Amino acid sequence: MKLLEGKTVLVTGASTGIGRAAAIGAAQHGADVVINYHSRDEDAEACIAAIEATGQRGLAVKGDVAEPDTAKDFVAKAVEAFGKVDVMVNNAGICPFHAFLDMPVETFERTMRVNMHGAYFMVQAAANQMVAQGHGGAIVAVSSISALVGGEYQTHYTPTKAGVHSLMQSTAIALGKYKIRCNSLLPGTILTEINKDDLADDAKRTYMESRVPLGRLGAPEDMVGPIVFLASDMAAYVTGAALLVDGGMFVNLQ
Ligand SMILES: NC(=O)C1=CN([C@@H]2O[C@H](COP(=O)(O)OP(=O)(O)OC[C@H]3O[C@@H](n4cnc5c(N)ncnc54)[C@H](OP(=O)(O)O)[C@@H]3O)[C@@H](O)[C@H]2O)C=CC1
Ligand SMILES: C[C@H](O)[C@@H]1OC(=O)[C@H](O)[C@@H]1O
Repeated sequence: MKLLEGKTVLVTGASTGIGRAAAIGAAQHGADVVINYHSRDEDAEACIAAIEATGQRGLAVKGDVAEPDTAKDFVAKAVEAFGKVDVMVNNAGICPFHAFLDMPVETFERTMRVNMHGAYFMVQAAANQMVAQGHGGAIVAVSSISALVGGEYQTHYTPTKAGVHSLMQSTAIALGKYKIRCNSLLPGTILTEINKDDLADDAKRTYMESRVPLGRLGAPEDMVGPIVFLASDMAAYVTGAALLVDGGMFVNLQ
């Protein structure tokens, strides 16, 4: 069953990882897909090729989500190409691991701007377009298990993930009257570019794997079903919710 037939889906940060998997997964479910990315031109082109291989239309728009105008440009180009915006998956994010006591101001500020400001402006731009269209929509923000728990080298990152989750709760209220649903996905530890260096340390990777009752770290493809569900009409009465998809890591105290 195709859950996103006829919809236009926008995904930020879709040159690699979770965003890429979500974009291709949305196309497999019948959506035309517009992706944002920041630097990896070849990977973005490959993502569009994979979208088009499903028979759907795809478009890549390069831009830094930390800049407020990027969101307006992304939404405008999507409307120009495919006529409307039905779903926004706000996914772009960075996590430059660093200790707390000597956190460089630039690292802190860049992480806030990309993850938090970027989400705010993307969600706002998509919502304005959905309100103008008048037939509702769905926003899925990729938050994290890190919205709920901390990380020694993530003191600049975890607050952005809690912030993105909180943004979905408030926009669910602000946008409910327009039939726009807002939900967050909380992935556990998923093997992508964002943690390639961190998990290159065998001891750390083995420890992280041991925390997961299902016995393995996640793959980007593990996020597709939950994102497609939240984006689809199957979730018509789901808003302001958070879906934790972590193989059971969060509940594994002992
Ligand atoms: N992997 C994990 O364990 C978890 C990840 N997450 C979240 O998932 C999301 C995706 O991360 P993941 O797939 O793991 O990592 P990746 O590094 O594989 O993907 C990150 C994506 O974001 C894009 N991006 C980064 N900075 C910007 C920017 N300034 N403007 C636009 N796009 C940007 C990258 O584009 P490009 O490479 O072209 O610059 C890339 O497409 C993030 O929000 C992350 O916080 C949440 C929980 C767990
Ligand atoms: C990048 C990390 O490995 C990853 O990011 C998250 O949000 C998860 O909590 C993991 O720490």
